Amino acid sequence: MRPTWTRLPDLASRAVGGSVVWADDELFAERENLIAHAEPEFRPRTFGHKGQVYDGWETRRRREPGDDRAIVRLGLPGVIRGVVVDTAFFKGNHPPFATVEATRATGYPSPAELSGWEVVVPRSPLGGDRKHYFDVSARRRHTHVRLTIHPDGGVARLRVFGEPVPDPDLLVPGAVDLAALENGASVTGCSDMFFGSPNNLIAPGRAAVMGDGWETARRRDDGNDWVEIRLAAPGEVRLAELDTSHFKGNAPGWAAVRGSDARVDPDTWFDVLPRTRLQPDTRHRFRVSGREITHARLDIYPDGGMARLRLIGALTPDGEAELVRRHRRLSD
Ligand SMILES: NC(=O)NC(NC(N)=O)C(=O)[O-]
Repeated sequence: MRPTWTRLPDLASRAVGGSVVWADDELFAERENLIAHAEPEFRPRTFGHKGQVYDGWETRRRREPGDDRAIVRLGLPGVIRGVVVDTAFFKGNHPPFATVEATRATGYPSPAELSGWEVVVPRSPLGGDRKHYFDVSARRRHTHVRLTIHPDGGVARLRVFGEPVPDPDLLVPGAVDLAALENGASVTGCSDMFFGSPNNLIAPGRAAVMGDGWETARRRDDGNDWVEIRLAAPGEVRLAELDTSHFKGNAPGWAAVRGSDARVDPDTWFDVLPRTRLQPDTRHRFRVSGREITHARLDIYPDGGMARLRLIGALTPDGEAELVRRHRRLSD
């Protein structure tokens, strides 16, 4: 019988925005497979450059003491109720033991900056080619989990079931995305669109792959890339979302958002979000307290790609009236 907590959402799944942000080794099979939504598959006698292809995370055979580790940032931070370590198809190369730890971080730390790990599944024996169900009795919200395999081997999936606990600071009541294409915003200029159109930045929904985002060529000068957006209508931004999902080796190092009010002076730009460090493959959300703006400019430093930019806020009464007038004028 599967434990009842398997009916809860998988907080780690890629389907809800989880990311395997780090692993000490992934020679045989890529760490990203650990949180794939689909059940693992196997095709026998499929050999790539490094060996048999597995649908999981697989490290090389250790020739020195130590253990292998992977860190997952939960797509939905929350209270963990149970963990599944699935060694599907790993037989003869599964790890004999695993430990799972969890921690809670604020902001967007790099994997090396994470600390305060607590054991949620103590070192436990694993068998090959099977699902292992571990009850977890956590009493607080976690944002990251760390899987340690003792000493090495392959794990097909890590599923982290629990109850999501959102950060209320990131919930903006009654707000709209002032920068969304579907709300009438548009791109008015950009420095470069070599690999991907800036229209993608403000497209509906989440990006499914890297190609769904805006991406510039590698810069070989001292400048930086940027995009300018005319908002759907004048408004005050309360939350800026800068989503680098899928950009792992080519996310910008930093970004800034500036705003201008073309009704007053189109050439005066002020900070909405000052220059801020970014992480790869991360949906960053920052509370900002905005002035009224009609245009926004995203600067990325120095170059790279971004999946989405969302500028969530409130239309001004003027902004609302402008949208109504435009709709009427163009619907008659
Ligand atoms: N036949 C294997 O699976 N061998 C090795 N693994 C891969 N992926 O080839 C190994 O040593 O664990």
